Amino acid sequence: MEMQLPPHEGVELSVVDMHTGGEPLRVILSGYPEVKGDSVLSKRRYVREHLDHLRRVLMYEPRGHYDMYGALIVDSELPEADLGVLFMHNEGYSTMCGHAVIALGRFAVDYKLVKEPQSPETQVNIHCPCGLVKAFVEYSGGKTGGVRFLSVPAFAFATDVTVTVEGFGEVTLDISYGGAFYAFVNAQRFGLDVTKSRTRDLVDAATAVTNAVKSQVKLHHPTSDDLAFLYGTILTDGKDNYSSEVTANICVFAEAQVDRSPTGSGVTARVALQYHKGLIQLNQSRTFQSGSTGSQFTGKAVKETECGDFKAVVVEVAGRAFYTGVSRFVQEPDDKLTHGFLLK
Ligand SMILES: O=C(O)[C@H]1NCC[C@@H]1O
Repeated sequence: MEMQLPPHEGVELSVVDMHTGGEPLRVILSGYPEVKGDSVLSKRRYVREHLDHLRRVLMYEPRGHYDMYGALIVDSELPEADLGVLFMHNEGYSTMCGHAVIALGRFAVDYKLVKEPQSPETQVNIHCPCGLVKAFVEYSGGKTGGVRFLSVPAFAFATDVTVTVEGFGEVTLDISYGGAFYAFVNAQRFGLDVTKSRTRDLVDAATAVTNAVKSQVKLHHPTSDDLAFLYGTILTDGKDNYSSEVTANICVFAEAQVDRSPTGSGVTARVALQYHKGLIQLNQSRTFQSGSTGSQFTGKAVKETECGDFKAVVVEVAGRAFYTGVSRFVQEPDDKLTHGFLLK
């Protein structure tokens, strides 16, 4: 039987669904009106102010779920960019997303957003709100595979910061930037284990930390105020000294949303932090494992650089994304739940 859309009014929103290490990525193919703005960052402001109802339609139930993640491809103002992208989640729009870059690298080659793919790797320049991220997509025999990307400059923002966390008292943590700011704490501080504890307990502890940092620490970013906010908290297994052993973490971001992947921007920020503390050297690759699914990315610092007054590093993160399907979404005018809802 031919796939036909049910009767509906208004626009159809079509998407390609992917996942990277278990973390969903809903890539929007069509249905969005023009996103206005003369830069990717101003387009991010525009969708937040004018098109947020579409984020809720695509991310929330009944079409999505609490932990859904999306990408809207937009034009970039940078001549070297192959595409610009806005990221969306359960609370709004992030500035960087590594798992999405890994998926979008494949998508860009498969959907011909770049001309003439090269073997063994095709470079795809993706302009994220945090800046230009260079992705390198394995390509052979007409098929795309794993993706590695080079981050925007990543830096340790503050180490050994003590905040008062509701329910836990004083907690000492680090804050690092990998295209987005994260607080890092060893899960042991809360009597938890990132791979074994109940997800709900990890989420509660991480969320309490996020709330504490947001209210007690002022962040700033050298290039834009739009980037100066805490995106989430990453609980780790504390294995930050270089070793060939796998190290696990779990990222709780946006509105208590749980990353199923090891978190590309989080790995970037964590590697920058480890480098800043002298725990790893350039080109020492480590394997980072998601506490939620066990999926893995590799990460290494490849070059020293600066970001304003911060000493920074360029970090390379690698992983693999997969397609899960395509959907065409519609809205019926008499459906009271059509605009989306979330269960907390
Ligand atoms: O991989 C990442 O960087 C993202 N995954 C969800 C939260 C982060 O944006």
